[in-house]
Amino acid sequence: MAPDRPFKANLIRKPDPLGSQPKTSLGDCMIEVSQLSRVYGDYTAVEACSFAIQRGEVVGLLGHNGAGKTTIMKMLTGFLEPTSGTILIDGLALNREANTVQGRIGYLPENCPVWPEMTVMAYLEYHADLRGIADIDKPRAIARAIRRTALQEKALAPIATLSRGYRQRVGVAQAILHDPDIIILDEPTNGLDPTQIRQMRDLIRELAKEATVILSTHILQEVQAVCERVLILKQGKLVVDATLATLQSGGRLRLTTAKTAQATLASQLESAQIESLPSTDGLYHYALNVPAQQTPQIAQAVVEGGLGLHGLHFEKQNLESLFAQINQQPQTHGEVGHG
Ligand SMILES: Nc1ncnc2c1ncn2[C@@H]1O[C@H](COP(=O)(O)OP(=O)(O)OP(=O)(O)O)[C@@H](O)[C@H]1O
Repeated sequence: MAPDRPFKANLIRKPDPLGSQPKTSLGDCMIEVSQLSRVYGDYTAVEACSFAIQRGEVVGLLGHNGAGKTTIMKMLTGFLEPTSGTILIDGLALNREANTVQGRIGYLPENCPVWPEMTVMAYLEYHADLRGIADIDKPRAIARAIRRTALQEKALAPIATLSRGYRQRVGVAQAILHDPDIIILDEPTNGLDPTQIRQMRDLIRELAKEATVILSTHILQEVQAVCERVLILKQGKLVVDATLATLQSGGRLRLTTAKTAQATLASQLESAQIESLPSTDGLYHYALNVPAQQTPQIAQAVVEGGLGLHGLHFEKQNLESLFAQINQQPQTHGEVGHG
């Protein structure tokens, strides 16, 4: 079994602290993970996971406790060696170019250690040293991290006096000191109250404007609030890799009309595609099993038939029930649902 790497050793690196790498547009691959596995003793925590994340994406790693999220994040950040599989960051192999690659990643570990006796400023100065940020660049790097995490008022406060929400922000500030291209956040809202959660989500959205972001959570709403795409892990295996839009669509087309549309619909569709729903408001309601491309055709037929079009939309899938369903299903080896 490959050993965990020491925490500090992996933070010392990087000649170019203020990140001169240009942030480019969506569409090129930032992280490519292939057949990634990690075994602890005889327990397989992560098994043959493969996925690719594009530059600028905001991706949620979702799974119940123990699903393997932290293990994957530690491997992505180079803190833990995979048992097998490969990780490419912007085309560079993490195992061969660890220092270069780690210099482009910012990491908020779960329960980020923040030393209570230090002030926020002293803590960030310490991390700037660990990151190898040159003295001349340090004030600018620290000021920027403090500004981005809205910690200005607390910069000189001892960490011991901060709320959990502020401490998490200090953890994020240390993660972005070197202006990384990739920000990896392990359970960033864990233990925060609703206001603090809202503030952390706003902060993540801000960070996502300039970096590729991966966050882990066991709470579906977290993913819905900030992510475009979700990777769902179950017992160490990747069972879903899809955009939220794709997951939420896939419902039926709901049609509401003033007059009965039965005959018009029958002329366009098979009877098995049409379900007439009960009405409580004097209107006619239908659920149609049709692909999205057929929507204009249905709309046109209803309008031309003078049926009074009151509504036409796709039912949204309930992600909560989908997530619950995924976690109940017996697992099929190696199966990934793609969106
Ligand atoms: N160092 C370790 N030694 C042995 N087993 C471990 C170790 N680290 C994690 N595990 C086990 O591997 C599995 C995956 O753990 P991991 O922390 O990656 O899950 P997770 O999805 O992040 O869970 P949580 O949300 O609870 O943090 C768990 O069963 C955990 O007990």
